[in-house]
Amino acid sequence: MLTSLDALSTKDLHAFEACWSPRWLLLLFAIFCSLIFRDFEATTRGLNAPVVGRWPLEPYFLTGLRFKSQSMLHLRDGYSKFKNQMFKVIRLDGMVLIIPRKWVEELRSVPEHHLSLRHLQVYNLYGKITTTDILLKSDLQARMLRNRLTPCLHDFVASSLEEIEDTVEVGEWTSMTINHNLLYIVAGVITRAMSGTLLCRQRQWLSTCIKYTENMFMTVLILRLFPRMFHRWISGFLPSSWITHFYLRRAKKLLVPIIQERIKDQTSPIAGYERPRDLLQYMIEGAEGDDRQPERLAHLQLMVNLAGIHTTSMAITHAIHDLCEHEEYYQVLREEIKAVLLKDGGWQRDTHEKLRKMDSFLKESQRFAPPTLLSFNRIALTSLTLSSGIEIPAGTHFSVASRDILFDPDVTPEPDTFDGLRYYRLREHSTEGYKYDFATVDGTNMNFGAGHYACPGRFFASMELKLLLAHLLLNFDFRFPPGTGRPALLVIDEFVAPLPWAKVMS
Ligand code: HEM
Repeated sequence: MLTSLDALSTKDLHAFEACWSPRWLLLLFAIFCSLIFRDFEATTRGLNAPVVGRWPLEPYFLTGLRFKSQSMLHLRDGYSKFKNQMFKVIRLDGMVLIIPRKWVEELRSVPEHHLSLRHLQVYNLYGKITTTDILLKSDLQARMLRNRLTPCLHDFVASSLEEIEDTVEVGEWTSMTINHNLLYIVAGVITRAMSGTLLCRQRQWLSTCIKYTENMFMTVLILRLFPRMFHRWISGFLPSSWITHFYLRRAKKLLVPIIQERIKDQTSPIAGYERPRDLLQYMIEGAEGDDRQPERLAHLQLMVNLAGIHTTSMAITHAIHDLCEHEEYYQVLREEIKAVLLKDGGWQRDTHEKLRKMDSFLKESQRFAPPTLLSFNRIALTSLTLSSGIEIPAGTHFSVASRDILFDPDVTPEPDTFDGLRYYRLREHSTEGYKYDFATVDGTNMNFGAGHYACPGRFFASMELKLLLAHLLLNFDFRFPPGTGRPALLVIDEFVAPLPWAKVMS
């Protein structure tokens, strides 16, 4: 016994020594040095703007580290002091320039080769490591979503409703982590419209889409802690990075045979062939050049799910939390649903558009809990000169403080009060009522972005959220478990999410 213990401790000692060999120590020292001496200003160089959130003499990397959990405070501080001019916040991976909202009008139509969302996404998401660099190779999925699926959105109402009715289990009063449950329901509804009926009830496909996104974001959040030059090396040790690649491979394995089958059906149709109606089909029909490769199409489909599933399931979770907190809206929304359904004789193709109070409630809920504190995220690919004479050098990363704008009393009266019918009343009293719709983006509400990149899935999201919330409200009563209240928001850097473990009773 003694011998084996001795042997074990000798082995451990060797392992320990190996860990602390000069090679490893040197590497740790290199990482530490590059953290401290990292060029934080590279992303906003040449722009003279105040830096917010930094304590006197504080090293940039410490401010960046604090931004991880205090981003809301840093941005609020910056916006309250400098809302009409630019300022900088320090994120651990570099500075971000926050531009005033008055610039958006001028910048929103600047062409893609000058101002790019996708280049910034790939840079921010470490595209080469997390496999999101596909976004630079093609925008087929966004174009088809915008130009083919959205114009015939009404065709997707019946199938989305069927998906919701079949998958939402009407049960008894139980306590559940609502976000997790809704994630799979939302993933099913989105999959049905994006890639068809073969996959929407396949648990393996749904978990592939969900886990790909979660592991991808986990990898990004971890890598942001380290300087870029070490990313490739560090990612080799990150389980979340291996898992991201695993789920991409699995997505291709599941989707490529379906794509091949569809291409075959399309090129040599047999009698009675009925063309599927979903985004995948539109992509197959609209693809040119390399985009026609089944593997490429599968990867791009995964990018749509990456953009759509978590954003939508978080929105519905927040809405339910808000309902639990402001119970008076149960009756308001239920009465509206029942009245609209009675008038239309059940769900018709455009019934969801008549749920104006619900639309307003969702928009107010999103104002309090958007998916990100920063929107209109762009990188200047060339140097730009604004009409005011201000020059934005090539390479600048900028965003707008979209949540703070919506908490500005000049934009939203009594901004700290949750008023679920705020946008409903504005809509009723305006000749341009559509400006207050959930899916409308403008110079003050940029939760879906702005300009020609504004979320192409927002009209689908709005429809899906209303169908799902109406179904839930007609079948469930949600409450927070006794002794608990609305869970705090989980904010890491600019990302906002409901607490994954928050429970509600239904
Ligand atoms: C509440 C739910 C959603 C929110 C809050 C949201 C938000 C956003 C935002 C902020 C952007 C960036 C726009 C910009 O910076 O100008 C975006 C882009 C995008 N969204 Fe959404 N989104 C939602 C749902 C969806 C859904 C359901 C889909 C797909 C069915 C989708 C597909 C996309 C795509 C493909 C892009 C990239 C656009 C491009 O590259 O041109 N989104 N979304």
